[in-house]
Amino acid sequence: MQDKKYDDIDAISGERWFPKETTFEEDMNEYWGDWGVSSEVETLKAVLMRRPGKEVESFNAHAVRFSDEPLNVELMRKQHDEVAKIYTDFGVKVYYVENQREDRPNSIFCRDLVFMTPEGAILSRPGMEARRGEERYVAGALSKIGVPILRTIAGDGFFEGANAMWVDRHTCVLSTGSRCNKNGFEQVSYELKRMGVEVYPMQQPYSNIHIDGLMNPASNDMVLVHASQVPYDILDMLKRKGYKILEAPSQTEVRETFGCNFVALEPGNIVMPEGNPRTQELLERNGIRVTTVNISEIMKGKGALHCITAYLKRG
Ligand SMILES: NC(=[NH2+])NCCC[C@H](N)C(=O)O
Repeated sequence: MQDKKYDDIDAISGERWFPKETTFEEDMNEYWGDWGVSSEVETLKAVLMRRPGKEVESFNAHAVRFSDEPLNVELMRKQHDEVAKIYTDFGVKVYYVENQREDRPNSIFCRDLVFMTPEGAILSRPGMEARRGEERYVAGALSKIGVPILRTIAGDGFFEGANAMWVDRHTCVLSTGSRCNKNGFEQVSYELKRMGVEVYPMQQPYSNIHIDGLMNPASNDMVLVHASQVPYDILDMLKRKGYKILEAPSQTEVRETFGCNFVALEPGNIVMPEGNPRTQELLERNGIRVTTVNISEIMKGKGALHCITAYLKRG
């Protein structure tokens, strides 16, 4: 017997606002902007650079790993502007890191500070003490223009952007050495694997800090390499993927005048540092279009075109 009366209340309804089941990559354009890189050669659309500022006016060359030849700062700026002009003339949007620490001359080498992926930037944590902290200002520049930072290398990991080289959307070479330790490698690998990228580990030789001084694709089927310094397994993988291996003919050009350290504007069309005649001849003979630019002062920082150019959008 039930004599107690209950008011009848409508049941609480279920959820009506369901999640948007898209990926970050699919959302990029709508919420962040037209950013993303998964190639070293597809048409270059946007880059981040640091025009040499106060930080190059006085420093201890040895401590920051610069050459000890006197540096012509004004000429360095002019050369940097010439590189930027080649990019803008080609239709590339050039963004700048406007602020930087005054004790960090290497901060002009932006590639080392950011590695761009299809989902945004991995912010580096430089290996060398005299570079640590540069990345903070790069983070500011990226967030200002709306480039998502999907990871900042943390813990005891370190990694620099030129320790990574895209082969294609699903393949990347990652190198360990003095600028990328095991933990840094694992942090970057985690992000790449999550995005469906297969990572090919490479060890830097004791004499080199980054990949771009040793190996650099000039098109989707041609890669320039310093053969004695790149492991067999990496080149075997590239060959299986259809790359022709062009062996840099001159050690002097590779090591002293950065013959490998070029930037592709689009597949088969590159800008390279002036003063590498043998390398240039080899590339041209193989159908690569080569524009050269004099970056004598930038090279005194032991880096070249690829190092000063952080890609933000390709393809
Ligand atoms: N991606 C590059 N190759 N960067 C060269 C950087 C050179 C710079 N002096 C350093 O030691 O860090």
